[in-house]
Amino acid sequence: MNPTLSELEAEAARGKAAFGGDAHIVCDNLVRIYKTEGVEVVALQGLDLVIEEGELVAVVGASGSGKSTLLNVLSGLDVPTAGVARVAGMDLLSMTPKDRLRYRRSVVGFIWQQTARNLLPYLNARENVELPMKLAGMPRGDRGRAMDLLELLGVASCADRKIPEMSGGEQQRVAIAVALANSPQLILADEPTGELDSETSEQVFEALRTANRQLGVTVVIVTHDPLVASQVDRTIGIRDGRTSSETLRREGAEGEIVAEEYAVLDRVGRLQLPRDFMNALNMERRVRLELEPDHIGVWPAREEPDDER
Ligand SMILES: Nc1ncnc2c1ncn2[C@@H]1O[C@H](COP(=O)(O)OP(=O)(O)OP(=O)(O)O)[C@@H](O)[C@H]1O
Repeated sequence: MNPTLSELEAEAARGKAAFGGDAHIVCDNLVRIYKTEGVEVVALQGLDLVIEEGELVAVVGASGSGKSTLLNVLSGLDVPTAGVARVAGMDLLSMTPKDRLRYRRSVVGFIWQQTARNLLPYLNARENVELPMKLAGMPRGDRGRAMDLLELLGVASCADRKIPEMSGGEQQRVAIAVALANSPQLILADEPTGELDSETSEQVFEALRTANRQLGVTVVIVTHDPLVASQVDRTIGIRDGRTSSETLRREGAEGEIVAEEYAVLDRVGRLQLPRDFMNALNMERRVRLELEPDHIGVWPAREEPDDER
């Protein structure tokens, strides 16, 4: 017997509730359309993403693929056009302005690429870290955490220095301490090492790893930096506003690091073939699929000259 409409609706609702479950970050069919002067740009086109609590994840992708848009949504700065975006059980689409403010002050911490955007130059490092605590109404006596954080991240010696008196790498590590000030559950970093040389980048990245390991905070880093991408457990590739690939790293039997790249399969069975694979075999518009016992074969379509006429 065919299912009734209400049975189909109930089934669809069950499927929706199941996606991502109670993961720390869940994006389900996320869409963000920008409208400027009558022109629409679809920056996120049905992006699915699940990140568990305590993960350290890198997000990579070509310029314009939607990485910053995703980070802006997750930080509560921007509201998506449609879909689901949930962090720590909070719904980022339906939040009230008051909840959004609370979310931005105490659930999520943000680190920008431009060091100047993260810190106030006329305050010293300790005062910079204390500022978000003050804004959140924390009593002065409880602000000792500022020094603890600077110590944890290896920049205690900068505590009394004003921002221009520090190196770029030190500034970014202080910025991580500022982002951690109110004990957020999630840290988002947009190209945090974009302006730094590789040695300094390594120190900043190590500081993010320390925050992740010692404080258990979930960390999402948007980056072009291959150094960062090679040191996290999971790298998520974004293409044309969708998650397209994932690289998982694990330790092999001999202690070596094994990286395996996967294409992301969405719930309706769509996946994005890597562009270079498609180019290598001249694949466009359609491909032929064949189901084998343990894999699916993908072939370029046969030449059918009459077909296009
Ligand atoms: N405020 C905006 N108004 C209009 N279009 C925008 C806006 N912000 C982003 N876009 C467009 O959305 C798309 C995704 O941009 P986004 O900045 O998220 O990409 P990205 O992957 O972070 O790129 P990059 O690595 O260069 O920072 C681009 O086509 C961009 O031009």
